[in-house]
Amino acid sequence: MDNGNGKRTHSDIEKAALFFHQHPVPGKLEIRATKALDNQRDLALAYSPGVAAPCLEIQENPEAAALYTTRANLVGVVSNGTAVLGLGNIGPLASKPVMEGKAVLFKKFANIDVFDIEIDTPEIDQMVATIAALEPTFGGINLEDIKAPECFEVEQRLKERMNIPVFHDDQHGTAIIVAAAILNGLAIAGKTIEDVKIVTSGAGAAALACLNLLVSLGAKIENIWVTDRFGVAYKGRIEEMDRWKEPYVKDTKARKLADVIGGADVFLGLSAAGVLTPDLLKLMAHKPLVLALANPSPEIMPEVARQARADAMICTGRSDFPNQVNNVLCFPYIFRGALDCGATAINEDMKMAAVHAIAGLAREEPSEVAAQAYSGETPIFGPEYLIPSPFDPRLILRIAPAVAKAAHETGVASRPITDMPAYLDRLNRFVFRSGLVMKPVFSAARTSPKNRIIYADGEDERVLRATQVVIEEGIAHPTLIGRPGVIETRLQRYGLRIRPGKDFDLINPEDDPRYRDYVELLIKITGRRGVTQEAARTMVRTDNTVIAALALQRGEGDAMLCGLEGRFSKHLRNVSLIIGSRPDVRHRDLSTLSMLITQRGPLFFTDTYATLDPSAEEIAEMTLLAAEQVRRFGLEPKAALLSHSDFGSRDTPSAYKMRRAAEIIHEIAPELECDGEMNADTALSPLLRQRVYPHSNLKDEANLLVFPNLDSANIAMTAVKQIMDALHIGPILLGSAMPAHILTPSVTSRGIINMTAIAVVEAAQNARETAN
Ligand SMILES: NC(=O)C1=CN([C@@H]2O[C@H](COP(=O)(O)OP(=O)(O)OC[C@H]3O[C@@H](n4cnc5c(N)ncnc54)[C@H](OP(=O)(O)O)[C@@H]3O)[C@@H](O)[C@H]2O)C=CC1
Ligand SMILES: CC(=O)C(=O)O
Ligand SMILES: [Mg+2]
Repeated sequence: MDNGNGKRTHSDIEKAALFFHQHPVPGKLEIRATKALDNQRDLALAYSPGVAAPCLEIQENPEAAALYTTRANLVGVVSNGTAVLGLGNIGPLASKPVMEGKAVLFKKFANIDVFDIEIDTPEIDQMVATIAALEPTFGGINLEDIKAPECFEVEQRLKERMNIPVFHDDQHGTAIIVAAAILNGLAIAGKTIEDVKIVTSGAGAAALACLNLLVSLGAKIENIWVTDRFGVAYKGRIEEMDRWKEPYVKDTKARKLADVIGGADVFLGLSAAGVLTPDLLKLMAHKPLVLALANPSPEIMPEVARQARADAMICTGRSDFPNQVNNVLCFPYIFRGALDCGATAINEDMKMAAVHAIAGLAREEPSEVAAQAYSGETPIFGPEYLIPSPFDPRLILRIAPAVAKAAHETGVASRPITDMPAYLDRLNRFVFRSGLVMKPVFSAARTSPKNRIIYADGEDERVLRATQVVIEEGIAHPTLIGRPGVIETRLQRYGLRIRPGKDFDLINPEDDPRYRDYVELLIKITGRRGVTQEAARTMVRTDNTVIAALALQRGEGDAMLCGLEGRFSKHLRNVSLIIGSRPDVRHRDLSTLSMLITQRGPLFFTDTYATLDPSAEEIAEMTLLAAEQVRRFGLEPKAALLSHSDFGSRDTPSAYKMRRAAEIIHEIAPELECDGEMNADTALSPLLRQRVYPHSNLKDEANLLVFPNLDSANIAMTAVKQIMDALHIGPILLGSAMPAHILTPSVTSRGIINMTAIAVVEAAQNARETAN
């Protein structure tokens, strides 16, 4: 944003994005070695002389590159920066954050490695020569944000020259997802593609590729009207015409969008903000399908469109509205399928397979997997759910195999997939590991009917920043405990827009009309547990965790978070005293669960913060409570009771304790995949376990690690977190009567947001379970 003096000022989201890109290290990517280079021998294998062996194998047989190098899983995301998002020709260097972003999406959603390549030339010949020369490096090329019409020729010439897939994402990724949305939208409207009138705003890379694909799906050219900044593409027009627009040119007197939109069934906007006015929308046919896909601001905002036409089905490119039509739904998965079968191209059949896989996924009967993916809020195919959400973990499971199959059937798969069930199994394992575990929690939080969260540390900067995000993202309705003057000053200092009363509620610990009620409730709860009236008054006056817990008990919120300052044990004492444990929890001491999101996927640790030296019975109970919590993330718990002893290798008291805990669990919850006692490496390696104890009822890698005492749990969790640079989510308090979580002084604002989502989802789940 320019402030008029030639200097850029930044909005909150821009500031956050700049910080995000700068810290903890600049950029969004790094390269990691997949082989250890620990000693002389490793060095001899990885480099000279050993490396000569794979070199010579590849020289003899180029296909062997897929066995000995990363090539088969490496995509080049290539741009010259001439049409970056909706930002225009900002140049190759400035496009680098976008290309790094695409790389991260490839990795996150499909485990594909990417080198981003920014080339400093607008020239077609130079682009083609440079990219073609990179063929030995890559298994595929994803062209990105290259301006039309140059992009058409660059892609065409590269496809002819290269023997690996070349795919212009802005054209074909967009076309595939648009086609899926249109097929589904028309099915709901009871229309057929052969009969519908389609009008575009935009005649660039994305719009023309969409039209070409729609035509191959049956749309009639005579029913398609193309418009851009110069209006209708009509016969005789001279401005901005090229041979790629030519097929859609009409011999007509119509000149403007307004002249052609009447009676249109589909509006396809791939142009700029605000082009489709409510008046124009009113002219469209019944049940119109509006794809307003310009980013970041669509051709018409959904609420405006809905006001003008209640019967309209509306899609945008954005994640904050239903029906997000964005090419991220396609490119990671189409490349996954193509790379896995060694495809030499991405052809029309493979694209069509992707269209039908995406369209079909939205129409699938609600399944258990879908329920898990959307945390109980299974979406039902309809006007608000024409296509899957980008975070639907089933996308990779449907698109990649369909694409690989089409590649095989059309003869472009150099390594066809012969064992499809085994391939699906591999993709499934990736989904489990991919760390998408928090996404469904956030989706569920947005629709949680129990979303009032109380923050005990309402004056803390991290809480204030989290509060703004939580409100903006519709995750929860916060109540902050803190002095109004201090909160107001800090909100202004940090440049946060939210205000008490308007956006969130306040409890003033120094002067709140509810003070007496809180004291009375505390006396009622603790009267028989040695808390005098004077002590109760002091507690309410001096301890915000006490106030938060009392407010929660009084129904002034659905969940609470505390613990940003002071000792965990003190907060735990107060939460235990006031909130207490669930009626079905036998042991008085509450326990905790920490989740680490690592490169290998989510890993749970218990008890990391609460109970110093739990008994075998307590360990059994915390394991069951932790398993229940793991299931709430949509994951099947696989619990390992850890020890220095490996299936009876030692007979020490702590080994015996864990063995006994395993026996108790087997008795009361035989269905739970759980075993012990065992070493941590045995827990995490099925191969190792097979050697030590082949009869274990724990299959695969354990995802829930249960420790014999607080020392081992906390040390292991913090060590793994630091060594693996993992994200800590938690601690999640287990077994409390109401959702109350005690965070740690090192928690970040992002950590508070994560725990907020977990707490409000838990509140809704508790309410559902109570109602049943
Ligand atoms: N949701 C998604 O997944 C995707 C969305 N997009 C969005 O689509 C838009 C176009 O992208 P792309 O095709 O790659 O870019 P191009 O530069 O290739 O094409 C842009 C097209 O939009 C037209 N246009 C621009 N402004 C207006 C206007 N005010 N009224 C009518 N037409 C206009 C241009 O016309 P002219 O040639 O006359 O200037 C041109 O035809 C961008 O906003 C982009 O963010 C793109 C890809 C994917
Ligand atoms: C989504 C995308 O690729 C674009 O807007 O360019
Ligand atoms: Mg793009």
